Amino acid sequence: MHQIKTFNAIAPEGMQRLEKEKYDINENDHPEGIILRSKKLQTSEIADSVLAIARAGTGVNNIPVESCTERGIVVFNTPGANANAVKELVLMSLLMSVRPVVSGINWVQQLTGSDISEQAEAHKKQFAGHELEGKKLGVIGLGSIGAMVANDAYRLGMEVMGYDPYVSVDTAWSISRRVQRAQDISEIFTTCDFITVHVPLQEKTHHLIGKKEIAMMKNSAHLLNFARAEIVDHSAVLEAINEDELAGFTTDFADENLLHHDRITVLPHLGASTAEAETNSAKMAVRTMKQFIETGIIKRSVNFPAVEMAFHSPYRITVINRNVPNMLGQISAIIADSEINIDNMINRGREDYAYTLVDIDESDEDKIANVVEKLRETEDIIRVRVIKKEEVPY
Ligand SMILES: NC(=O)c1ccc[n+]([C@@H]2O[C@H](COP(=O)([O-])OP(=O)(O)OC[C@H]3O[C@@H](n4cnc5c(N)ncnc54)[C@H](O)[C@@H]3O)[C@@H](O)[C@H]2O)c1
Ligand SMILES: O=C(O)CC[C@@H](O)C(=O)O
Repeated sequence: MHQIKTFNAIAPEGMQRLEKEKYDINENDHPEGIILRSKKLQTSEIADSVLAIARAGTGVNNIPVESCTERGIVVFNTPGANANAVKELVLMSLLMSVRPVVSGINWVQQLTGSDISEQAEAHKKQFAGHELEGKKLGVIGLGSIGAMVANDAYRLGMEVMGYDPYVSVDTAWSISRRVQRAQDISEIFTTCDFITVHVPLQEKTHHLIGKKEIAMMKNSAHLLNFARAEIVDHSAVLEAINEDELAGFTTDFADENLLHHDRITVLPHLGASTAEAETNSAKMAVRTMKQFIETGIIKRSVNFPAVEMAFHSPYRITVINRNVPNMLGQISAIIADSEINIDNMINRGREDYAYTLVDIDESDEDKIANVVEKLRETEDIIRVRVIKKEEVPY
């Protein structure tokens, strides 16, 4: 039986793909795979049994990716699976930033008497707002979410400018040619009425928007953050709003310092909280994890290369090693010296690490165990696994 541990609520539509006959869920603390959402793994011990961690979501800043890589633990995420949910919440927040609908809804609820309709008509002007059409939106980060926000904001009649120096070719193709490209991030800060940020939290994006950047913005600008709390310096935002140097801030990340301010909207990390996004993310995370456990295939990993090979032999050996010269030579020599025939082999490197799948025409488990022992003793080899071909191949 394969052991899987989960943290947070992972949608059942995904979890039910792990067949009861093959998978135990949360049965012990020595899992092969961990599937999680926002649980912070930095403060938990990750057992040596763990081969892979799948984030049902995009951001992997809650996983110690670097130490996982060093230990040969493959980390997966589910790119794009929840992007539409976040996009819709961003569009709703943009609309809410110009139309005081929540205040209007709350106000009408407390009306009394038989002339509510007349009272509403008489006093509605206090809830008048503005329109998004014709205003300029700046989108920082044109990945799965940013690209969708940019395209749909354009369809709402906004002028849109995007900034992403690392945009992928696929995403670039999906962005309307009417979305202007900023050459420098300061073009966004100085010219936009609304600015929304959709970049991953990394060392270089920590406080990407701070005092200096806010000072460049129009006093009438509204800033939105649905990426990660740490990307925006909250104390700089508060100061600017209190000094009327920024009109408003919407964030998906709760912070006690931001509460009870009429120009700040704080949401409880709801970006990906739709049934559809949770299902999509769980299904993708489970599919990737299951495929890795059962075949060694890596797809959508954030720390190891994508490696795929049809599995037709009785056994497959998988090797994670440091990406140094002659590793492939050593791996094949050890297997050949044990008089095992290699059916098929694939190797891919990614930065300092590499991953190899070797399909062998051998079923003698003692012989295979002997090879695995030799591989494990080899310098620069981090992890070796043997997988027996199951009935239903991918
Ligand atoms: N609020 C939520 O519930 C929620 C849900 C999903 C994702 N997120 C957050 O949003 C982030 C983006 O999600 P995504 O699915 O669009 O990811 P993505 O990987 O598809 O896109 C991220 C984009 O940011 C760009 N980028 C990286 N550094 C940049 C920089 N310094 N300046 C400009 N662009 C930069 C990348 O090139 C990429 O195109 C995630 O990393 C996650 O932290 C939040
Ligand atoms: O799991 C969630 O609810 C949030 C996920 C989101 O922050 C992400 O990075 O994909």
